[in-house]
Amino acid sequence: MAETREQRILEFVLQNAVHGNPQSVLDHIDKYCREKEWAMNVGDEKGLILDNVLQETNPSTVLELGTYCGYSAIRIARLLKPGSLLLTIEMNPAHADVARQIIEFAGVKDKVKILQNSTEYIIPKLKAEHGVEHFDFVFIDHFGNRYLPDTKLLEECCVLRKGTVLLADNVSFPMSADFLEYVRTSGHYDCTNYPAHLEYSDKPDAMERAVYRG
Ligand SMILES: O=C(CSCCNC(=O)c1cc(-c2ccc(F)cc2)cc(O)c1O)c1ccc(O)c(O)c1
Ligand SMILES: [Mg+2]
Repeated sequence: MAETREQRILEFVLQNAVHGNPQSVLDHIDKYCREKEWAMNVGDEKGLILDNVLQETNPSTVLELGTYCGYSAIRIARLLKPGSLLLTIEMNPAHADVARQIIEFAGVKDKVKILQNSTEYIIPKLKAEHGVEHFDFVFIDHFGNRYLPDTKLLEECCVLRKGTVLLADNVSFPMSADFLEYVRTSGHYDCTNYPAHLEYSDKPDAMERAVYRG
């Protein structure tokens, strides 16, 4: 039996999902995490909210904060038009390694670049070292206490433009309360809340869309 939960998810995908089929990979991760071991993927219910907000935005450049096993990276990449790019930041090297393998198995690795370090280290380097001008879409799904400082860092590093869509997971948790307060009251964002449930459970959760006004 593989040592970590993330390695067991990878093993289940490699042994059961259809190679090169992103939806099959997503379905098998959801099946494993619903039936065998819970894990902090955005999941199928909130994943549909992510799909809808992403398709309304139709982005070419996407940033994700918090890769974990690559579930939302695959969810995003499968909907991106040709020539688009998703940069996803993951602090945990073991998670990044599992994500790299699952993303490759799903057949979307050409649209995804995993940056393995902390967000506070990478965000200031996005323009100079990763050729970023601006992001059209940012999916925020890392530690809740980093949501607000990293949103302000994205503003300070000028990688947001008028109309950039931020979508944050898990905004029902107290850890992201300062982020919600800021995007809803600073005057720099137009916000929409999407009530949902914590992945693979009936506990309440929510996502927040915050469109940058510049
Ligand atoms: O990737 C990370 C951190 S790991 C993923 C964070 N996500 C969570 O913690 C998370 C947690 C839960 C959850 C856990 C236990 C419960 F009882 C209930 C809920 C649910 C979620 O949907 C989550 O997304 C990262 C990357 C770069 C950085 O710079 C950095 O600071 C961090
Ligand atoms: Mg989450």
